[in-house]
Amino acid sequence: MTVRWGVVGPGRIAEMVVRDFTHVPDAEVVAVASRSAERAGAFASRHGIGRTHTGYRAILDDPEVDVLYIATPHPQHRAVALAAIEAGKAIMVEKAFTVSSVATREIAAASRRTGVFAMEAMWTRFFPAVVRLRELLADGAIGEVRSVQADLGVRNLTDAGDRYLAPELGGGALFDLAVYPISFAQMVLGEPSVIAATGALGPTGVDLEESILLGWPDGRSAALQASLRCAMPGSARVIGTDGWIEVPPRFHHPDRIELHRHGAEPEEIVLPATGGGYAHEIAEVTARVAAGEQESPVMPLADTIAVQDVMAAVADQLGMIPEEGPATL
Ligand SMILES: NC(=O)C1=CN([C@@H]2O[C@H](COP(=O)(O)OP(=O)(O)OC[C@H]3O[C@@H](n4cnc5c(N)ncnc54)[C@H](OP(=O)(O)O)[C@@H]3O)[C@@H](O)[C@H]2O)C=CC1
Ligand SMILES: O=C1CO[C@H](CO)[C@@H](O)[C@@H]1O
Repeated sequence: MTVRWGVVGPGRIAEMVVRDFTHVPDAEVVAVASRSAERAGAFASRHGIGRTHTGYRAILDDPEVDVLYIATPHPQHRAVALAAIEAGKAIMVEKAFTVSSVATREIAAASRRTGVFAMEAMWTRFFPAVVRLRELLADGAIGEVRSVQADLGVRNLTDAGDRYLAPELGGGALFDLAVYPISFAQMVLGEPSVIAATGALGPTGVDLEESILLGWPDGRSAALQASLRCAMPGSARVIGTDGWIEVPPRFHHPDRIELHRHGAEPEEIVLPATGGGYAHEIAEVTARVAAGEQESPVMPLADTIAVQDVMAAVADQLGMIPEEGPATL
C-alpha cells in the first residue's frame, strides 16, 4: 500500500523533507498546499508533485491524501492540525509542535478521540545513531543513567524579517532550538519535576538564549543550553554510573555516537542516516498510518506534551507569553 502525503506550507524545511521521500518506497507526495497558488505551483514542479491547492482548507478536502506534513511556523500548526484530524487526515507536525501546552493537549486529545494518527516531526529520535543510543541505555551499557547535557546554538540575529525573531511566528531560541535538548533529555530521563531557566529576551520580545536545569525527584538532572546569539557546538552527553555516551555535533542529526565505559577504550559507533535524515521519520509515519495506528511509540504524544510543558515553564520564567496564531486555513 502506498501512503499518500500532502505538504502544508512549502517553505525551507518542506523543501528538504520532500527530497527524502525517494528513500521511502511506500510513501509518495501527491499534493502540496500553499497560501499562494504560485508558490504551490513552483514547489510542485520542482519536486514532481501532481496536485496543488491554494489555501490549506482545500488539501483537507482532497480525498487522495492520507497524511499531511505540516511545515508552517509553529504558532500556525494548531489550526491546521485540528482541522486535519477532523477531516480524517493523519498528521506529522514540525517541531515545535505548538507554542503552548493547551494547544498541544488539544491536538493530542483530538487524535486520541478520533483515532487519527498524529506525531511531532522530531526527526532526531529516528536517526539510527539515536536508536542505538536508546538500545545501549536499555542494555545498561553505562549503568544507571543519572544526567544529560546538551546544547544547540546558532548565531542567527541578522534575519530581522524572518520567523526566528518574530513573536507572531514563534520566534526565539526556545521553540526553534531548545526544543531539541529538551526533547533529548525527555527521551532519556522522562518528564522532569523541577524546571529552572535563566536567559535573555531580545528587542522583539522573543528569547535569544537560555540555560535550563531540569531535575527529577531521585536526583537525576539535565543541564541544557540554547542560543540564537552564540554559535554552540550542538553536542549531547548521557552520563551513567558506569560511563557516558557522547553524541558529537550536531546531536540533533547525528551520524555516530561514542561509548565511554569505565575502564575500557572508547568505542565509536558510526551509523549514517539515510538521505537528508528525514527519511526515518517519514518511514515511521508511513508504516504507522498503513497499519492504522494512532501514534508512534518512538515519538508518542505524551512525550510531546511533556516537552511542551517544559517549554511553557521556560517561556514563563523568561517572561515570554507565546500565542498561537490565528486560525487561518
Ligand atoms: N526538522 C527540521 O530540521 C526543521 C524544522 N523546522 C520547523 O519547520 C517549521 C517551518 O520552518 P521553516 O521551513 O524554516 O519556515 P519557512 O518560513 O521557511 O516556511 C514556512 C511556510 O509556512 C507557510 N506559512 C503559513 N503561515 C505562515 C505565516 N503566518 N507566516 C509565514 N509563513 C507561513 C508559508 O508557506 P505558504 O505561504 O506558501 O503556504 C511558509 O513558506 C517550523 O515549525 C520549524 O521549527 C524548520 C527547519 C528545520
Ligand atoms: O529544526 C531545525 C534544524 O536545526 C536548525 C539549527 O541547526 C534549526 O534552526 C532548525 O529550525
